[in-house]
Amino acid sequence: MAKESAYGNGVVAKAPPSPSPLRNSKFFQSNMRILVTGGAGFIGSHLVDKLMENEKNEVIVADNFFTGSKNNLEKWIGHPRFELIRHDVTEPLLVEVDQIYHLACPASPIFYKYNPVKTIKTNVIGTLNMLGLAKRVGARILLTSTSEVYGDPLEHPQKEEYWGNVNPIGVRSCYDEGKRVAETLMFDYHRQHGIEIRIARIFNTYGPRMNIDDGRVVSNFIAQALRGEALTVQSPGTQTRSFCFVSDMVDGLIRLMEGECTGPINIGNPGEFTMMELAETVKELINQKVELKLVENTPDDPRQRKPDVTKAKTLLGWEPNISLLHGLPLMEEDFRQRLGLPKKA
Ligand SMILES: NC(=O)c1ccc[n+]([C@@H]2O[C@H](COP(=O)([O-])OP(=O)(O)OC[C@H]3O[C@@H](n4cnc5c(N)ncnc54)[C@H](O)[C@@H]3O)[C@@H](O)[C@H]2O)c1
Ligand SMILES: O=c1ccn([C@@H]2O[C@H](COP(=O)(O)OP(=O)(O)O[C@H]3OC[C@@H](O)[C@H](O)[C@H]3O)[C@@H](O)[C@H]2O)c(=O)[nH]1
Repeated sequence: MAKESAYGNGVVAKAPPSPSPLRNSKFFQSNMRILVTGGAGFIGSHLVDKLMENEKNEVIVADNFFTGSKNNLEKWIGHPRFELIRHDVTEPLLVEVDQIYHLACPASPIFYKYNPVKTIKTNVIGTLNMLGLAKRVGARILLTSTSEVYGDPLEHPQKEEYWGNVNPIGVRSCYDEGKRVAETLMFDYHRQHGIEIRIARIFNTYGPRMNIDDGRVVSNFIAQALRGEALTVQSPGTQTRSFCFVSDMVDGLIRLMEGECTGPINIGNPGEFTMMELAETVKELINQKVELKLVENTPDDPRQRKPDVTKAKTLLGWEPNISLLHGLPLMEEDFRQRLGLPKKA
């Protein structure tokens, strides 16, 4: 039976496919078997921690460990409700699950540009494979899309209705166009096959467990300040980003999955900073002796970015709680530990 899409745009979508017998039996036990692709990465491993807190959840992580690590999931390895599979999402995966959080994709520009053809395959073929799986088993699937779908935005702050300003042939396209195709595939499977979809557009997220040499700005500045190196501000330094602490992000993703809103929906912290301001803040908090060094930027770097989170507030009852000034020291503590430095006095 056709039904109105939760997107509220008048689109008529097919009803979801019948749940598998497994899903029926799971329903009566109120249990959920949840697949997290990219679950060994930064956001994915925090999401797994939160999902595992609920004793009714079983969690399966599929990850190829390109930017993720088993260490991030150390405490769950061997747990009876947890499984870790080395798997590349560009290959089909046969598992029986009720929900799929599809995160697998390198997120730091340095890593997603390293092998751009692989990045676009991960976004396109990987998302097709996960949608195929969702269709086969009747699972609900959530895609972690990105604020990069807005490209170098000409509207500010960015609302979900904005279609973006993206260079289709630039060095960032493997990622931002890849995610745009992934969103298209999600909606086509929703309309054509009735798959239950959720799309989160994530804005810059930071927190403990980011790779120390990840290359993204917050981890770079914290590592540089702790090592007593100059903070590398890419020119002109007036470009802005809005930074969300990882626990707020995980809360938003779970609310989106559990709620009725298809999305796409922005999840991010609207607190906006120039990169120069971020560097000054990190210097002030961590090491006042370090210098700020202006270095060359990379092509197509978005000049401004700030989420409009009205939809997340009204449709998910979500808003971020942790400001940058509270989140940075939590990340500093984690980096000190991993770099073998003493705790802050
Ligand atoms: N952190 C952010 O600021 C941010 C912003 C917007 C969107 N996102 C999205 O959120 C998701 C997670 O980002 P993150 O910051 O945790 O990144 P991350 O690089 O730490 O994690 C990505 C994970 O995906 C895995 N992976 C990559 N390619 C894979 C493949 N082909 N098959 C299986 N696993 C694969 C990696 O090994 C890693 O564990 C990504 O989809 C990213 O695009 C993140
Ligand atoms: O050492 C650095 C690194 C980066 N930067 C600047 O900091 C800003 C943010 O850069 P990052 O590499 O952290 O991240 P970006 O905002 O470019 O991309 C990010 O946004 C959306 C997500 O989907 C991606 O996962 C994420 O990497 C850029 O303007 C960049 O030029 C510096 O000034 N110094």
